[in-house]
Amino acid sequence: MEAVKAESVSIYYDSYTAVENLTFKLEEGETLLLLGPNGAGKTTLLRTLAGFHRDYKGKLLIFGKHPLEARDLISYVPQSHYLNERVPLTALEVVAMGGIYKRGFVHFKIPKKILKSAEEALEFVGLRHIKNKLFKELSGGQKQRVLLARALISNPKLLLLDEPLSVLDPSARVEVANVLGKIKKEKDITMIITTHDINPLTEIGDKIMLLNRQLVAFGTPEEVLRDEVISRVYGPLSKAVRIGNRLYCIIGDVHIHRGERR
Ligand SMILES: Nc1ncnc2c1ncn2[C@@H]1O[C@H](COP(=O)(O)OP(=O)(O)OP(=O)(O)O)[C@@H](O)[C@H]1O
Repeated sequence: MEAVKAESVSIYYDSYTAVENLTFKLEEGETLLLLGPNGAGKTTLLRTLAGFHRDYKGKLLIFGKHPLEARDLISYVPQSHYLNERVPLTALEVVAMGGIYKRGFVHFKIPKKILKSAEEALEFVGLRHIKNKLFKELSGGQKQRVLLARALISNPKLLLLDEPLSVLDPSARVEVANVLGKIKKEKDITMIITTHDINPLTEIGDKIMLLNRQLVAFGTPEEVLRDEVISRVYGPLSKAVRIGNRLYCIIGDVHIHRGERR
């Protein structure tokens, strides 16, 4: 079954067109890596799929349903999680919140059943041992894994992840990428992951979309990670490199401005 179907979708902020005339399909169980420069419309697309942003034209279906009707099937992990870290929640409570809010009401006492599911979700991301630690005291990689556990507790069919690797150091990136790989392998979840750094994730990407307000390329890593495709967005210094049986992307978007000559 098609998990996501977009036909001629344009997304707006008032008169500004953030994404223009986008058409693509994603099959159930596939993982899509969504790549594009700053302002390309990645977050906008994710929020529209999640049903949070509604100003769009065209046809958008999530498992055959309008995004608003599909909300129970979707978990969305925003880029900067909007968790108020001044509230002293433990890792377990943060994960449990994912089970509570989905049901549309807030408990003061978390039901035992939800706490048990939260523990299982923490176990899945390898963090059961820190369940009673305060969320704000965790490392960046641990926080991101807790947020993944929170997104998993409601058993979504579509997981939308906005920059899950950003602001992490290289070892934490690998840590989080490994958990994403485990989700891909062990759970039947369709995923869309936006990222600036595609390299830790190329192994789990079935499809890659290169977006720059319009669709630049969509296909398998073999089809998209080619010099002539990525250089359309990232310039002539961009390269696709194969190491072993994996493709990596070197993005040549670093410009060193030398001082003017006198
Ligand atoms: N709430 C908003 N109101 C008006 N314009 C917006 C709003 N949010 C985003 N935009 C604009 O829409 C365009 C796409 O933004 P978006 O955040 O989707 O890009 P992105 O690819 O996720 O960028 P980044 O990689 O920097 O996160 C940008 O030009 C941005 O300024």
